[in-house]
Amino acid sequence: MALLKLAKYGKDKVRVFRMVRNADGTHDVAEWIVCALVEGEIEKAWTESDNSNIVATDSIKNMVYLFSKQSPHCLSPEKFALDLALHLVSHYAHLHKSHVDITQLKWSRIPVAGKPHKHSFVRNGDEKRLTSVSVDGTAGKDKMTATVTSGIKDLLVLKTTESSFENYVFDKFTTLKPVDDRIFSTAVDCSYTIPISSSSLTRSAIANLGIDFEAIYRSVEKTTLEIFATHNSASVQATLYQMCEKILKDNKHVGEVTYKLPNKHYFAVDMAYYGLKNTAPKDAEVFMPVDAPSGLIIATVARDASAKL
Ligand SMILES: O=c1[nH]c(=O)c2[nH]c(=O)[nH]c2[nH]1
Repeated sequence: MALLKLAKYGKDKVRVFRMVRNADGTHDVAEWIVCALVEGEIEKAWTESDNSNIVATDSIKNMVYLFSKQSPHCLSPEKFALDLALHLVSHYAHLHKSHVDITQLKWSRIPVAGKPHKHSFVRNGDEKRLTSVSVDGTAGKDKMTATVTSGIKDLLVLKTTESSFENYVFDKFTTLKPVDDRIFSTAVDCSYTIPISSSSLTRSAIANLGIDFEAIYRSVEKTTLEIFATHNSASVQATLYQMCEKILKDNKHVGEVTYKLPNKHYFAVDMAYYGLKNTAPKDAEVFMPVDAPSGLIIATVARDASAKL
């Protein structure tokens, strides 16, 4: 006998661009890629070819655009995702869980004569702001709970010194030479959880959660960049941990932080064949960036509940 263990569906890659005309003549913009999925009493569509409980993915796509037009949270990925996710579970009696993921593309105001322009923007980086919201109404529509995980992806950084890698395991498999000075480059993938304590969340409560998601994102981005730039790194591992510690210290609403940092290697090109010195750290000026393989360093750091203040 077969058992349907998991069933969820929805619309992925819904592209939406929202502009807001402010009273002072400035415009705000947000460009998002949205994925909205639902779970619930939907099994018979899979097992019995019965679509009678299926809200069409086309309708879900329509909801994304309608919410973008009407939600008071149309510029906040976390609040918008909460709004849509709570709507999906509260509006349909037979849907009990929803998942809304948003990828926000980077549009920044163009500086003109040193001032950010009112309505002109530039895509100045691959960096994406992410949020992933899940709503669970399994215990009842009046007892909906939510989880929020946000983050940064594809933030490319590089430093040309104050990075080393020494004193690691030397055995018969080792060919790597220790270096006290090297290039360090990574594409930051960071995610952080923001626990929502309410055990009965409603759409109207979103405005009063008392969590400044925008400020948390800016703090995480700033810490990532500043620690990367200033930490005299003994390893990717050590720098990653410093970032997590500071994020948890500065943001009381963040429960835990995960970084996935590829170590994007830049190898000094050997020019000895031409009588040029380019391999010792002090001589290295020309490097070969290597796409693959890369190191990959991952950690999740949470608050230590047992730690004394
Ligand atoms: O920062 C680093 N961590 C490692 O674990 C590692 N391994 C390696 O070959 N180079 C590096 N660099």
